[in-house]
Amino acid sequence: MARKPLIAGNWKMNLNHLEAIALVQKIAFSLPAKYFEKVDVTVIPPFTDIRSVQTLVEGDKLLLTYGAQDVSAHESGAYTGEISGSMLAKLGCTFVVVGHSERRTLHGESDETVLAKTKAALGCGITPIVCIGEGLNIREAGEHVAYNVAQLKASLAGLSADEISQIVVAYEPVWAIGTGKVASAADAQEVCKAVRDTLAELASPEVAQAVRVLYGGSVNAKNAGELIAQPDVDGGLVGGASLKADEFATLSAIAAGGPLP
Ligand SMILES: O=C(CO)COP(=O)(O)O
Repeated sequence: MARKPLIAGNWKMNLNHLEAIALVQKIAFSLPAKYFEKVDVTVIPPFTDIRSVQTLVEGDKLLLTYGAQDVSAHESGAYTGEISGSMLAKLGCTFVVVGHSERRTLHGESDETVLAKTKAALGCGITPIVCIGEGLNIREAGEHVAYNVAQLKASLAGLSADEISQIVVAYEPVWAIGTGKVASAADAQEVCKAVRDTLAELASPEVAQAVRVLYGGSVNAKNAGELIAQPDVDGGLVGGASLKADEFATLSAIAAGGPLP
């Protein structure tokens, strides 16, 4: 089955809601409707921007989608500072990132937490983008494939094949995030293939063929073509380059197979 590429722009803690509107308008202006037949494009702004992005996307009938960077594992209640899946669903979020390495590292999120958040997203009809990735020490020890497979299995433990069919996986080697050190296309393919093989084991070969596996870590308009050309790399989770309208639009056009805007 041909998988439609997905380009997801993780803005991290950048841009207020006014800046968000300006950026989304510029991206949408650069990407006419024909591109969206061949690529799904989504922006993942901070929580405080999402309502403004929703109003713009719905009002102008834009074809790009949007999502959130995190979701609570809980449905509602005394969880100060947290945002629930149903709140995000009400805001029209298509995607939510779960288990980003910055949350795993800076907020101590375990695989169990990531699993609980993945379930919370699925329960609200939002597609979780489940992130995995190894640190430099594991890469240097040559244990990256086993490490990522174990992290993926623990982050999806107990999900049904149907649930697994509704997720996106993002492989983001920690040493490549924000460092300008992109994984080689062969490195990205090696782990993304191992992810797909693991999905086949956990769910079924059919589900594994349908689930999109993204690469993330210093993706830009120059390296995106080679990365996405890999058979098991179905798009990118883009950080820094997603904050520049021209570059993000170009990246999306590359994933759509061109022409460049
Ligand atoms: O963490 C990332 C996306 O989630 C990658 O960030 P950069 O593209 O800035 O390396």
